Amino acid sequence: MGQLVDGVWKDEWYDTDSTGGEFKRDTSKFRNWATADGSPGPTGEGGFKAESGRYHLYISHACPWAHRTMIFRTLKDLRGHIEVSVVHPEMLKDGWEFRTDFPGATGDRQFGLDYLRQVYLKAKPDASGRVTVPVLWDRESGQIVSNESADIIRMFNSAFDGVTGNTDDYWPVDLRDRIEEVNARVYDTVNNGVYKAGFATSQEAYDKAVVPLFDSLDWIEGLLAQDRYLTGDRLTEADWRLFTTIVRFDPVYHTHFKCNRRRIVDYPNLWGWARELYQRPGVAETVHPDHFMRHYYFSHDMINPHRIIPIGPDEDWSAPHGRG
Ligand SMILES: N[C@@H](CCC(=O)N[C@@H](CS)C(=O)NCC(=O)O)C(=O)O
Repeated sequence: MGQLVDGVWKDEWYDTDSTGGEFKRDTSKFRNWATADGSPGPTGEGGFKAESGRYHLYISHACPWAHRTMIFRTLKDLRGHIEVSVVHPEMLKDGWEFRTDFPGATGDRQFGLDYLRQVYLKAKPDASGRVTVPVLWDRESGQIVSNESADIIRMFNSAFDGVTGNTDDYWPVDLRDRIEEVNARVYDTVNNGVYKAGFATSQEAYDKAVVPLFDSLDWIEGLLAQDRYLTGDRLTEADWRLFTTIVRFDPVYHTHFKCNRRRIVDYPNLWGWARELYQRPGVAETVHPDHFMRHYYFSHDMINPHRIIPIGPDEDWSAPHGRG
């Protein structure tokens, strides 16, 4: 695992020495938007018109951020319009690789490259920073549109509606303020919170992450006792952004990242909500426990030096959810 520095790959783990053992996530560097007419989005350059077959998505089935984009690709009927390449679940000294010796790892379907970093370098030969998934690639201009999942799901939510005819809306105008409020807490303490707990290299940094994480799960359990979804009676992006962390929680984060005060199955409302989302059409096919078990337990040998992949909990995601 490493990063690019002025176009050169350096094999180095996250630097937590300079931050008292705390994991600090980098901000994403490519922030353009695909839009219905190609006009610029909220950030970056314009010129990325939503068109069938024009864009290619690089993802890992292990990664919760990339998983969001795969869910939106399914929900918004984009499967026939945006092709996907899936990296190998092991992320080792070369970062994400396009090896195909794992079921579901497709290789690079566009260029036949060996490493994801080569895709970044194609877009920007002097790129610096972490080489992360997801990446939305524009085949027409040969550029990376975006490597920020939060933006990509909003593009998928509406930009391609004219292409697909699917106008389902997971970011409705009247709920946006509430969605942002929920997202902010969920991102900091849950989505990123599990990483902050798991990658901490001091007791203080771990404590500082794990306590707010479980406070937030209690808060969410309360919200879901009142309402069917996080922001009321409509399913929104706030739910999907939380879901990809929750589906990895018991098998991975509870053990590997030491988030073990409770399991998701111990929260009746949260567990029912999670099963409902899992059982929505097409969603289960986006969930790949073999990839996430292999990725986390095998790649992070500083956390799990013998790389033993645990058996994982026996949980029935297809049981009736009772949320109707
Ligand atoms: N803010 C980014 C974060 C993406 C991210 O951190 N992806 C992880 C995989 S779960 C990654 O590719 N990490 C590689 C690295 O940090 O070197 C997003 O949401 O799109």
